Amino acid sequence: MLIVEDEYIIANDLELILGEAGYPVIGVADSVAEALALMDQQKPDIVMLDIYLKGKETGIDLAKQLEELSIPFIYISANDNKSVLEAVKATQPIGYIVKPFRGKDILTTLEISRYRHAHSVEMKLREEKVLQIALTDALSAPGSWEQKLLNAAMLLQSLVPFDFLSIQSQKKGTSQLFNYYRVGFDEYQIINLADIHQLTNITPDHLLMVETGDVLPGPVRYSEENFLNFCEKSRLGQLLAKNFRLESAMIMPLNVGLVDTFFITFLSRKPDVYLSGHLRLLERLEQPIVLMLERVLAFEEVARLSEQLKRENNYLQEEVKTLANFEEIIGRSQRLLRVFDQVTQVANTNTSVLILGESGTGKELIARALHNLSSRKDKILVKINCAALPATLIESELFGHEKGAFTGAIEKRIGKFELAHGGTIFLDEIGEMPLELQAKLLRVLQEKEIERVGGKTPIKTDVRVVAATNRYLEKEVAEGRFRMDLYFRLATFPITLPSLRERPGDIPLLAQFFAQRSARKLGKPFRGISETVLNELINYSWPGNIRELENVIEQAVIINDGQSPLTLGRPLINSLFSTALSGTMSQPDASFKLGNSTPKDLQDVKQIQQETERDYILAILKQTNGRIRGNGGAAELMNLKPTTLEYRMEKLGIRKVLSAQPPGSSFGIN
Ligand SMILES: Nc1ncnc2c1ncn2[C@@H]1O[C@H](COP(=O)(O)OP(=O)(O)OP(=O)(O)O)[C@@H](O)[C@H]1O
Repeated sequence: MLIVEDEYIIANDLELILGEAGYPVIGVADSVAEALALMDQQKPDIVMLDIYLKGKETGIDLAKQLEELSIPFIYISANDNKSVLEAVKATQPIGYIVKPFRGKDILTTLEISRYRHAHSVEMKLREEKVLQIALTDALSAPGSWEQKLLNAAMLLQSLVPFDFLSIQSQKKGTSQLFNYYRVGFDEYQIINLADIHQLTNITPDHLLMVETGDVLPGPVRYSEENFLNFCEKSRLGQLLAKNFRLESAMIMPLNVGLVDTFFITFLSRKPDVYLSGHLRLLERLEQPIVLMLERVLAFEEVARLSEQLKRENNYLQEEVKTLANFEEIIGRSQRLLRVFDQVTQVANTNTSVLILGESGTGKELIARALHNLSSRKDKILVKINCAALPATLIESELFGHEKGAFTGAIEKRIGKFELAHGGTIFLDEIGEMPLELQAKLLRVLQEKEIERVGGKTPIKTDVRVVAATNRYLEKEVAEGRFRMDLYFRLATFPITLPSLRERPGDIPLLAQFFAQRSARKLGKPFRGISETVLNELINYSWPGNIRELENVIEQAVIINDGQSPLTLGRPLINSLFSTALSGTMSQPDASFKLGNSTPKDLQDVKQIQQETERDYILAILKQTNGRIRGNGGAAELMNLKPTTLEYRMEKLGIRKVLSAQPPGSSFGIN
């Protein structure tokens, strides 16, 4: 026992009473300084102390230090002033004896206080165990981190009081901040970072409680001058202190695994509320909380990865991944070899690439080759066709959306950019992208982060962009339909694919390749392609480029009997298939019917379509000698049901003209 009492007689009495009852007394001090000096020599189990002592410092000052050292103490005092008693209570003594006392009073109080103290330590340990279990349940429950952390904070409130709680999570340089303001006994208001940003104009990066990269050795508390220093360092601390009248803080750092750090900052309106007992409690809770967070984060990571795998798998099922290395890109023309050189040159960089070329020239194939030759080849290549989606959906398709971002957004959905993280995104038909979205895409390319529709925090992405178009983008820019800044950003490295008519030398190779592939697929023998057919293929102008050649050959293989060389299913008539859309790259000599004039409106386009279709059907009918049905009939050659063909003929005014001369019949137009 240590006695701290400045009245000699009382101190002496106490020493006698305690000594006789078998409590060894290590010393008697009449001031705080002397008590500290005695404690330096030997640590007492219990201190009995008076409030007013010799010197300036009081028993209450000493009590604070005893609390730090975890030494229990009992006051002996005659003081009954209300404010002094309040201050005494706040120091959490294990007992209080009123002067004058009898020997019996001392011994009974001592006995009961010691028993209750020992018991309360045990209780506390039990309480902490229960708290740990409750925290595990709260953190591993399903739901958002915002809610989970709030539930955990509510559990801590009874042991570590706070008026404001700020939790900052850091992972590889990115930070997230959750703020909770206590507004009622069990009621908290979530203070959104975006709201603070809007009110104060301070960017979220500057609104962190603890600077990124700061290392704290363990729980730290700040009060008085210390708190002011802390606020000076932390913009958010300063802001909260001022607006919520906060006066003290305690931060608990948690290093979870190798990459995650959490800083839990408790803030209170009372100046001296955080005691060393709180620090010790947080120290004891640190390990169990870290272990449990590790587990929760690991589960989340597994769930995230399996979700990613599921998404990739779905995607791959839609998009059967071709290997598309150069071996599969057929052609030996100089123009194509130049493209290969460009692809090899740029593949292993992160430069955006713009692939230009008419429809069907193999732009997608080149995009895949680019991806497969880059260091991103083990990650996913995500394709998005900007022309195939309604303008309203492209943004959500590209960047994803948060739940409730718009009508119909029942669930959170990640976009193609997030899906492609680490890989490549192929934006096909980029020329069709709405202007408003072009601005957003440009920002993504510059900032390398995306924002989900309805989302508040940007998400870092590492995606290489390859875009393609069959439009003259320069013309689109000149006419204000495509942003010039985006054009320059995308066109850092343009690759222009030659049209098939610009490399006729490749036609026999391609035809051979497609024919063999189709025959293999259909299980038919392939007897080659005759010279005449090859010449016909070479002389055709291929407005649909390789895709058209692929289709023509596939059709030829279907109708081939497997015994003789390939013949074409339909005659190749130049000029009938010219592209009727302006602004796209197409045959320079594209001539339209309609008196060779350019179509002016949709009506003209329709007319050209009808004339083209009519010519085509008539040509096939001529070839089949007017036969529509059965083997080798026009319907079979055109891969149509005979009734459909008859219906079309009727619509186009093609009717049978009976001829006097057999065989067969000829056709005329109504
Ligand atoms: N050099 C080539 N060798 C073999 N097949 C090719 C070659 N180029 C294109 N193809 C095939 O031609 C078809 C059309 O190619 P692709 O879809 O890549 O063209 P595109 O230019 O992207 O067309 P669009 O502009 O209409 O989207 C595909 O089936 C592709 O496999």
